[in-house]
Amino acid sequence: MTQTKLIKKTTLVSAAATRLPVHTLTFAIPRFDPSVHRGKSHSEVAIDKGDVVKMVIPGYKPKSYSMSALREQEFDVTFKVYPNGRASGFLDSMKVGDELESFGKSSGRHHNPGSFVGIVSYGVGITEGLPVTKAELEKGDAEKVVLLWASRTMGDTFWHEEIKALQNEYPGRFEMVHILSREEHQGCFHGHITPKLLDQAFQPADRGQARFLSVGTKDMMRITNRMLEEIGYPMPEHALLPKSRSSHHQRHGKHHSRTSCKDRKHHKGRECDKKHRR
Ligand SMILES: Cc1cc2nc3c(=O)[nH]c(=O)nc-3n(C[C@H](O)[C@H](O)[C@H](O)COP(=O)(O)OP(=O)(O)OC[C@H]3O[C@@H](n4cnc5c(N)ncnc54)[C@H](O)[C@@H]3O)c2cc1C
Repeated sequence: MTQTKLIKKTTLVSAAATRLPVHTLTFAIPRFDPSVHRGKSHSEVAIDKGDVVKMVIPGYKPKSYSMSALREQEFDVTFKVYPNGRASGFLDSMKVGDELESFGKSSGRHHNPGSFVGIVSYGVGITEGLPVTKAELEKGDAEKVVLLWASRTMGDTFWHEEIKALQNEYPGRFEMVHILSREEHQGCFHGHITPKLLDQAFQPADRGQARFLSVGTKDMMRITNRMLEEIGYPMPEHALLPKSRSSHHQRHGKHHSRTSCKDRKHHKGRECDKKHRR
């Protein structure tokens, strides 16, 4: 068991009648022994490739969370507390000094560089969106990185200082765009994300070089990909972090034939690539 100790809790958004609270939990990185522990070491979680940390909720199951920051000895998980949420409720109930099991997990995605990066974060999806934005700016492949954050109100947003710091560090290269569904606010779009809005927010100099990432529920990400396709960016060609071809096989642990594979979308009616056979 990789017991992970909570060392700090920070509230980013306080609970109010109209909004759900958001907290950051800071955990000490536990010792990792690959012969005993499952998953990957916390220190090897690649935030820039969308790797996650699995928090093993007692009496429930391992739940995915983006690592919002990784330092030498500790890591952060930033989460929204949902009403009656089993996992988020448990994390919220933890006190400094409490422990739970956790392990790192690879996203099975790879980096597809381009000179323009557009990232769409829905609500608490910013926990992956902002760290990936920061990593893209640090990598330097992208001449321009635009982060579009869809929230209900400005009061639901957080990490204002971190965003300001990136704007100061990368003037002209980094652009932050807010869209609010329940509030009109100066300098922000109002309403919901549409293909037209995406076209307005993302204006690459070279459309062929545009790469996109959306972070939200599966439905939101599927719909966003469809909207991007509608405005001329076919996926996964234009995905910033497309699924690696072999990740499906890695998940299953061994090769299987097309007839035994339940993931018909993966095989698309084709036999598996021979190089994945074991
Ligand atoms: C790859 C990945 C990364 C993730 N990273 C993060 C992260 O960094 N931070 C974070 O807070 N969450 C993250 N999540 C979501 C997280 O895993 C849980 O699903 C979330 O905490 C809710 O779980 P729960 O058990 O508390 O709620 P549940 O018990 O599953 O649901 C409780 C109630 O909340 C509602 N609810 C649950 N999830 C959502 C949602 N996303 N939007 C609106 N209503 C919802 C449900 O409909 C239900 O009414 C991530 C998920 C994935 C797949």
